[in-house]
Amino acid sequence: MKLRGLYAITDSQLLAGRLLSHVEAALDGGVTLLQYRDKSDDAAQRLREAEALARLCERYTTRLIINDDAELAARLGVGVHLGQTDGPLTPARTLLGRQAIIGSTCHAQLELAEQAAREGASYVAFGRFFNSVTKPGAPAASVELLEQARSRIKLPIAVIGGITLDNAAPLVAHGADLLAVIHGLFGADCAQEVTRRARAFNALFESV
Ligand SMILES: Cc1ncc(COP(=O)(O)OP(=O)(O)O)c(N)n1
Ligand SMILES: Cc1nc(C(=O)O)sc1CCOP(=O)(O)O
Ligand SMILES: [Mg+2]
Repeated sequence: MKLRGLYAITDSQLLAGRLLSHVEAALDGGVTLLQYRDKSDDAAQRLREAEALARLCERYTTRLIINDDAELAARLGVGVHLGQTDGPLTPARTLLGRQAIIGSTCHAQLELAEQAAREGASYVAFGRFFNSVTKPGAPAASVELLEQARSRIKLPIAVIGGITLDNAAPLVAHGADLLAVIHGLFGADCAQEVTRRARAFNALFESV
């Protein structure tokens, strides 16, 4: 499967009370990967929501990724995204199997991406490219870094951090495969607008 297009990421505060309706609206517009990102310690809620999203993704044949939690991903038979402090990639690959999608946060460091590739990552993620209301303190990455990564890294490249329809095009033009977006997608007022934005993010890949 080609990893290219919109990578929608959920946010529990932003989507409180409308997680499934807004995710379904995004899936209607087209989503390559969906990440369930819940930073709470409520394990029961995480399991319940992740199961519901897994069912939804199956209907739309979209691949689901669980943020931070390889055990939960294994339980559901889906992929995982691991940051630099979320545990090592190699055991996650052993746990989830060869077919699973495993992503790795590489901030703005090519060396981290090269290491992730050696350890079996399916894609690498760089960011943050713009100011992010969701994660304001994340280290900054640049388009120059993205260009270097494109020439050195063979894996699909995800970009993240403050991405909106107004600023995403140059990232695609400089080699991003996946636009990872929270607020710029799910910050919409209504489900119809989420669908419109999802379609518009995907359209950015058509002209490249
Ligand atoms: C696609 C993608 N890229 C980066 C991240 C950030 O992961 P991490 O650094 O572990 O931070 P948290 O998301 O866990 O707060 C991501 N989740 N997804
Ligand atoms: C979860 C996350 N990780 C980042 C990184 O740079 O690693 S930026 C970020 C937040 C992404 O949300 P939004 O699209 O609302 O800015
Ligand atoms: Mg993490």
